Amino acid sequence: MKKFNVLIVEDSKPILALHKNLVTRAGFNPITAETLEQVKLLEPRFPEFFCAIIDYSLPDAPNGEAIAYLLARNVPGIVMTGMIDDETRNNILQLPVIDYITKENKQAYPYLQHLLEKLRVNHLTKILVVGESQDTRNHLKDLLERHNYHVIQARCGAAAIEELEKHPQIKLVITEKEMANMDGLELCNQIRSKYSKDEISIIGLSEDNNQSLTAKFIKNGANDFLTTPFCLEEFYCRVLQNIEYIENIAIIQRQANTDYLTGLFNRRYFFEQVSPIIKRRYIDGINSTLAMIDIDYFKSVNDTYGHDAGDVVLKSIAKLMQRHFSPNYLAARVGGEEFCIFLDTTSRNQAIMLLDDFRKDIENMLVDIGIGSGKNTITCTISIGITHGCDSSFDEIMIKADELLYDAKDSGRNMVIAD
Ligand SMILES: Nc1nc2c(ncn2[C@@H]2O[C@H](COP(=O)(O)OP(=O)(O)OP(=O)(O)O)[C@@H](O)[C@H]2O)c(=O)[nH]1
Repeated sequence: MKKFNVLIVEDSKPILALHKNLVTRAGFNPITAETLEQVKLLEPRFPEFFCAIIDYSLPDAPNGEAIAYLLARNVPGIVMTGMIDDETRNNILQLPVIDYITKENKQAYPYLQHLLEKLRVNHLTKILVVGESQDTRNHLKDLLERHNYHVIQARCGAAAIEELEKHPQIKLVITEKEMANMDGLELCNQIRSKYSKDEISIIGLSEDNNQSLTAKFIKNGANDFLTTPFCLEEFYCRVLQNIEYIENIAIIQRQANTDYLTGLFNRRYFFEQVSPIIKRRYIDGINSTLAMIDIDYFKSVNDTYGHDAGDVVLKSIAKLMQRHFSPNYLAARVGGEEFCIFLDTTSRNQAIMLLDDFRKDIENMLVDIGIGSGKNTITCTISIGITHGCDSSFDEIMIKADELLYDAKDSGRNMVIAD
């Protein structure tokens, strides 16, 4: 991954060391300056900086002068301060800084690292901003773009629904309540008729500080609500929290669907996905193809080289399977040394060709099991049963493929047999 430079402006050596460490851990390359004078010498390199972490008070810039200097030259800044009074804090927040962090807070350094990690990937996160006022939308866009989010705008509810269809990666919708044809509450309802709270978060916005509005928004499907004008820090915290909720759900779902050892889809996911497709193919009379794969004499790999070596073989086969079949076909580990591939409407002959190529590649693959100084690599083979048709239920298809697989085993292994 490309590394970006982060400028650290800090006069305390221990804090500088700490920042360098966490900037590196967040995947950036740290460049340091201890005074405003040194910052000025770096000016020719400013376009290289992803952002700057700026100490509010420096020996030659005691009142935030370094912040203004860098922001004026388009270097986005995260401000680090000691304990500050409300007036200074508000002055900092008036500036277009990414964030400000008080150093005395124990959470400051984990927070800074998390912020940097997020800033690096936020461009992949799409946020939809909905409202009739172009100025308000632009203001929200500006705030969100300071954190590198990819912002999409819609001027009414209907346009918002269209944008959601166009951009399935939108994780958060921020909507004004007051809109003419479809207000924010109705938009929440419409979004929820298509997308669950685990897929898209919604934050409602309104100038109206009537307390019942929060409950109204939430009852209509929003996750959160903010009264405008809002406190900038609260805005960023809520945006982050709502996006992280969606991301965490996606991680949990991915883990629940994935085989821990090989990274392939697991049996449950394969059954959940394929079973309804087979049902549809049965109703529509369209043929589909499913292959069942089993490693030959796998027990002897475990017995001879150990269980860890067996695991390496499983992972190597899975890797090759992903390369051969993803993303067009659904490949899964459905048992200990058993795999399935659903090739849907692929023709029988095409499926036999694809699976036989795969079988040959496995036969020729040298698996490095990393044992001792002598023989490090071993080879293995697989047997495959393929069933093709449209007149069976999912369970019957699985049984058929299994029977064909065992025909391949009985006929000598390392072969493909189709019905
Ligand atoms: N290393 C490892 N072994 C596993 C795992 N899951 C199942 N196995 C092993 O897979 C082997 C399956 O053996 P058998 O069912 O006897 O089949 P086989 O030795 O492959 O023989 P054939 O299928 O008849 O060619 C057993 O030794 C299991 O312990 C796993 O996650 N890791």
